[in-house]
Amino acid sequence: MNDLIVQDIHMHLGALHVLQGTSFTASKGQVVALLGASGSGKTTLLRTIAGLEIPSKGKIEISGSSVFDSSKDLLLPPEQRNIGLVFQSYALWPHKTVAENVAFGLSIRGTDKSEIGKRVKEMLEKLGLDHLGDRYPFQLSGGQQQRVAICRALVYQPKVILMDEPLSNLDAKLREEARYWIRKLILELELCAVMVTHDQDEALAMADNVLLLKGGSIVQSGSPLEIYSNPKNRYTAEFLGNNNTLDGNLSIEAGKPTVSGRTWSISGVMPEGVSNANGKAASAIVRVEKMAIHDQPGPNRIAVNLDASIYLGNHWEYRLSAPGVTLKAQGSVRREPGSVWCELPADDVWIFPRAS
Ligand SMILES: Nc1ncnc2c1ncn2[C@@H]1O[C@H](COP(=O)(O)OP(=O)(O)OP(=O)(O)O)[C@@H](O)[C@H]1O
Repeated sequence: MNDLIVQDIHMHLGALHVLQGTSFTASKGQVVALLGASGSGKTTLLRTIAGLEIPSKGKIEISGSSVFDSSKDLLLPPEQRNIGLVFQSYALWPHKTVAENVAFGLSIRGTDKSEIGKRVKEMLEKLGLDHLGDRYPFQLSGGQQQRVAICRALVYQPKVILMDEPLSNLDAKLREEARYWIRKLILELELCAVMVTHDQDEALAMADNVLLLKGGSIVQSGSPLEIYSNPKNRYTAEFLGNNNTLDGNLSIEAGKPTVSGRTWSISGVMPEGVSNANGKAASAIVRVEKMAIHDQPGPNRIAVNLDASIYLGNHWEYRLSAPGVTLKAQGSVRREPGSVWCELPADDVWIFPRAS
């Protein structure tokens, strides 16, 4: 069963059509990441699921119950939606202790005092916070505050947890750890989680399903591997990863698409559903890590000048150029400047019509 069904959600803010018919489903033990550039509608979509924004059209079902249905004028408030919410700022009450922060939502729902004590203790223990119950938020590190915010969202035992940029206030090291333990916790508790992020590494590391949004629409969704390795459109190809783009003109011979510039020709694949005609402007896009540097010419190689090798700690980045072309590649050794050939493996080169 799907714990969350979001169907054809439209949202207008003034003249702006912020969500343009967004649909997806999620089930327990699954993390869905809403990924996209600033202003793509991620937070608005999350807030409509939480009941903090009212869509103009669509349906939302949480744990088998309808919480919003524009065709029936049905709209349940956030507290009746059986969801846990984690905000970017954590939004902890500064004048309440950790235990009181976690207990607050249960007490306003009229839960029995002894039951509150039991649930708060259990939750704090689960997240390794039991020794901090009497502290105030200002006496906690950022990572501890984040755990308290998650504890507070989970203490109601919701089936669905919604998180808005939950890691953005942590430093890089803590963020990496948090990606791992939050995902583990979600799977252990068999929750269904929806998370907003603009950080693609975070989305790829944490999610089972990534929804890439652009202008209030989902441009592609899929597993991290699928969306990274098999983009179906130019936007997805360019949004994810670190890429080289070569602009030229398309020729298709024996079904093999090739993009050519003044001094180079590169064959690749046109993703399913993409079409472009012979002679039209096209771009070849390839992930930087797929490029290889050679000392001789060969198939799908371009003669370039290696202008510089830049040391980046765990690898070297090579800056390459040819007339009208600049490229990047990576390797494990420093290379001297000079003439080289860079190979763009044909299976890893995606060909799309050139952006106008
Ligand atoms: N209260 C509002 N009134 C008018 N427009 C709004 C309002 N809130 C958001 N918007 C607009 O809606 C669009 C989507 O905003 P939203 O915050 O959902 O994007 P986002 O993808 O979460 O961006 P970010 O990553 O910057 O938080 C943006 O164009 C934004 O300017």
